[in-house]
Amino acid sequence: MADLLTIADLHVDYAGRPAVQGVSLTLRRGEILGLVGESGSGKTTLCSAITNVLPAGARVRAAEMRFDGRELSELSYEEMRRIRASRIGLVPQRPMTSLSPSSPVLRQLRWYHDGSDLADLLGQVGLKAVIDRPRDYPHRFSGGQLQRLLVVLAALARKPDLLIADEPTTTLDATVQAQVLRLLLDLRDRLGLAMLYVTHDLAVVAQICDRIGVMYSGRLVESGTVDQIFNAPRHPYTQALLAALPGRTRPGQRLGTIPGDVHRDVSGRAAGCAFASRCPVAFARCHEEDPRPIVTGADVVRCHRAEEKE
Ligand SMILES: Nc1ncnc2c1ncn2[C@@H]1O[C@H](COP(=O)(O)OP(=O)(O)OP(=O)(O)O)[C@@H](O)[C@H]1O
Repeated sequence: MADLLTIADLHVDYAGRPAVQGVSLTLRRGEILGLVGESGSGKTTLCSAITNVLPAGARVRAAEMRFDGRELSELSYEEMRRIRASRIGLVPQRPMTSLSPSSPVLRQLRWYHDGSDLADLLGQVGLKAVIDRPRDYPHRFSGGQLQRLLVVLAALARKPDLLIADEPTTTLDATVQAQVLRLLLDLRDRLGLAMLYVTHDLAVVAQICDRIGVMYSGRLVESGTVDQIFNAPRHPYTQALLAALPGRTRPGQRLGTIPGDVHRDVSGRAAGCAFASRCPVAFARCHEEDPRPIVTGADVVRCHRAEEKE
């Protein structure tokens, strides 16, 4: 599989306060990368930096941000807008913020996709009701139907190469969540889409992702295949997260909580490993020096202990 997205040493600050620090990752065509990490670890900021939709006041710098062979930082605003509109699809978290309440769902859908295959597509994902009820407004459909509709829209309206889904199933019950996940996998298989899937839910990650990236305090502290991360995690934070899961992954299983507070590196100075104060195996160097990323193939780990074992 060819690389679709390559990010090297990405930093994002909000008014001088670091939110993403030195993240490097690669996403291949057709691959689903799950991004996990506790609240505030920088997952949404990373996705927003890729699509260039950061709020005013955010500052981005990166050694490389390459999408399908083109360096994103070299594109004009208009070129970036075109890529975002046509090649990168975003699945929003809440359907009601994305659909107009004052227009029938079918009409809105036809704004984006008016092909003769529409009825067929909707039928395939259990949304024939949208065709059968052409005059029904969004409030007449269930949250699950609307969420599936938005996934279809994001993926089909413009046939993107990359789909970014930021917690698209958080508000859904388990049955609808399973439908949305099946739909995403089906779209990946049919269209060869790559996906960046942000979630707190490790069961989802185990179900649909090929690889996992674990974020902690703005850093990508570890990435690897699902099998590597679940069965041989190298970073003590990943190990702690998995150890804190009672009975491992059940549907709806959120990330485990681990003792201590997230280290806040507000100054942006290298002040040791961000996880050192909570880490059960930290040693002197961990409090003094931020570990550098150790890259193996497409994967990375940022930990002095892991470095010692290399
Ligand atoms: N618009 C903003 N202005 C200033 N700081 C922000 C802004 N958005 C996010 N941050 C800060 O950046 C850091 C990373 O936040 P981000 O939302 O990317 O994390 P996250 O992992 O996506 O969290 P969650 O899982 O809760 O969505 C946090 O410290 C957050 O407070």
